[in-house]
Amino acid sequence: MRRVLADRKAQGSLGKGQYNDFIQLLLDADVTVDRDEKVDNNGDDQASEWLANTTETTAQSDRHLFNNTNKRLSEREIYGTAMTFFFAGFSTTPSALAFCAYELALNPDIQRKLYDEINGAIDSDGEIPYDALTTRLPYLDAVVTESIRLHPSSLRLRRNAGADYELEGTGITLKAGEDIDIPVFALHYSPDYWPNPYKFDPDRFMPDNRHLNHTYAYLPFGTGPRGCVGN
Ligand code: HEM
Repeated sequence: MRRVLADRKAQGSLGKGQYNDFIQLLLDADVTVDRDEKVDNNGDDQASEWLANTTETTAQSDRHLFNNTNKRLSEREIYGTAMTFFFAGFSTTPSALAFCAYELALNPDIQRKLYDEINGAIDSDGEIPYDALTTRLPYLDAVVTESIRLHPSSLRLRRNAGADYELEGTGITLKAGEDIDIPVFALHYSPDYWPNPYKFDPDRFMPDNRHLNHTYAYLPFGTGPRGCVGN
């Protein structure tokens, strides 16, 4: 990963190799000399030493560490972020694509419809422009979205209550420190939210139908501030 970043950085300084991807965004972020440049050879920086000794809660520590408005990404943070994204996307994305291919193999009519849509999005130069993914390929989006409903990579999500919290109208109070499991798989297959839930039916996610779906009955990427960055 360090070599990839160094190569990409070198390409950038030569004025070539500008990519439309996340590594480019990270590299384009200003690099400043900050606490990360003071890392000693054991890999202990000031922040991790401070974190190890603090008695603050996680939320307080986050505020303490990240409330610096002048904060920019150092090289070490770019490396850490790139590694996080690499591992977070490493098994999830290939498995989503494999299940999508599997569903298309089982549903040749849907496969044909998708094939026709993709062919129609090809420009005269034989390319599909990047922005066509969001503007010209609604069925592709629906196929992938529906496939991830049937095959979510995370079967459940977990949150930990930071404070007592009453769930309005339910008579249930979550106690501080309690774990809350959110059953993604069960929600995705619930007939309460999805008519004929076992059917692979991309039409559920076509623009005209999306409003019929319950927002929190579809959680393959989680939700909220800690939801998936790759969503
Ligand atoms: C189909 C592909 C993917 C699926 C199904 C998926 C799913 C998820 C899920 C379920 C979570 C937990 C969210 C929550 O607890 O609310 C998550 C977190 C995360 N994902 Fe993904 N992910 C995918 C691809 C990616 C990719 C490509 C990246 C990197 C660019 C990525 C980066 C992350 C990160 C950084 C987190 C942690 C967010 C946080 O804790 O603040 N994911 N992902």
